[in-house]
Amino acid sequence: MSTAPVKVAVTGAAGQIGYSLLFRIASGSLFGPDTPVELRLLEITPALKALEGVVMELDDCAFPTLAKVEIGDNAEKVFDGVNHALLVGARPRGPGMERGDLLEANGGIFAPQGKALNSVAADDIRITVTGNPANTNALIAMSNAPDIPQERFSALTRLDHNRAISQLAAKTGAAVTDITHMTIWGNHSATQYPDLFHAEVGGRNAAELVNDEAWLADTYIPTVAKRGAAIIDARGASSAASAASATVDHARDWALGSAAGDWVSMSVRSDGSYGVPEGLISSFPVTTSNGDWQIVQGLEINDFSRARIDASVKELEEEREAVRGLGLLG
Ligand SMILES: NC(=O)C1=CN([C@@H]2O[C@H](COP(=O)(O)OP(=O)(O)OC[C@H]3O[C@@H](n4cnc5c(N)ncnc54)[C@H](O)[C@@H]3O)[C@@H](O)[C@H]2O)C=CC1
Ligand SMILES: O=C([O-])CC(=O)C(=O)O
Repeated sequence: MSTAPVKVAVTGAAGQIGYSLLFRIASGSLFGPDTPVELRLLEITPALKALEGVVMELDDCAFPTLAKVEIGDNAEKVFDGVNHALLVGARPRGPGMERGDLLEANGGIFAPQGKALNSVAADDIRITVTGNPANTNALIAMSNAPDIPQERFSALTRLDHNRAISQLAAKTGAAVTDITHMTIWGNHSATQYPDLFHAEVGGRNAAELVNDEAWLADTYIPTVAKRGAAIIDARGASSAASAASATVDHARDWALGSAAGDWVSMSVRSDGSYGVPEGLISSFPVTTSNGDWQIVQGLEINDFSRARIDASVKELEEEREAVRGLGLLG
């Protein structure tokens, strides 16, 4: 096995997502079977005992790729020298809530964590925010970390991307592996826009193949965008294993590169592409290689897509104003 372990911080490690995510990372799903990982797990003080139990279970798996585990409730200690930070720790929503309703409860977590990463993380740090509302929490962390390049911050829309692929596969009878060029635009919220005008099924344009704008507008988009709420309704708790799996997909593709000839959806800092105001953390089609991402350029945006992208971006602007009002932007 190669070299020094990659140091991966996970916050909210004793929570639901953590219980799935830690075992995926430790078993090599993130960096492969030849790269050892060191887990740095952050929790609030009352959850540390539960986290000790999770660490006992990690030990009991005897994972060959797990070099070391450290836990704690002090962000500056836990984040010291980390290469990747997966910021999961935040309150989940309950039935009848929108993710934006969590801004006040959760936004306050991400300013101090951004500051701590700014002080002690490794120079090559890459940050993924899963805790909701993920895009605006990433914006808060980024704005409190002035020494970390802004392109190192991201928020998770890969779960939405995977849901969009799965729903399209079900509609067309294709395998998920036949579906490429899927894009989620905008916010990880009910306004997100899964775009079939550039997606392909077995190399054919998905919107043309489906050829049913009413299904697209009234069934497909709401099913994908409201899938989180459907899971809360069915399970009594928000999605956890699928969120952990998407977090692994996102961080793995960022670190190791996205598949040749395809792209993935990631929420990253806008450079103004596709009319999304510069500085917002919004979901785009991106390709990744060597730990960098690039927004795919030159896609034609029709009127149907434009209206939906604009609505989701407007919500991101409103969230930015709300957290500015709460004094959370550095
Ligand atoms: N972006 C996405 O696609 C998804 C995001 N989520 C979000 O992920 C977050 C976590 O979800 P679950 O694991 O189900 O929740 P959970 O409630 O089971 O776990 C959250 C954990 O975070 C911890 N925590 C709270 N404040 C913390 C802090 N300041 N530092 C470190 N840890 C802290 C809590 O003690 C708890 O153990 C929620 O905000 C949820 O809405 C969930 C699914 C998908
Ligand atoms: O819906 C929620 O609150 C949890 C979440 O973000 C998702 O499942 O997409």
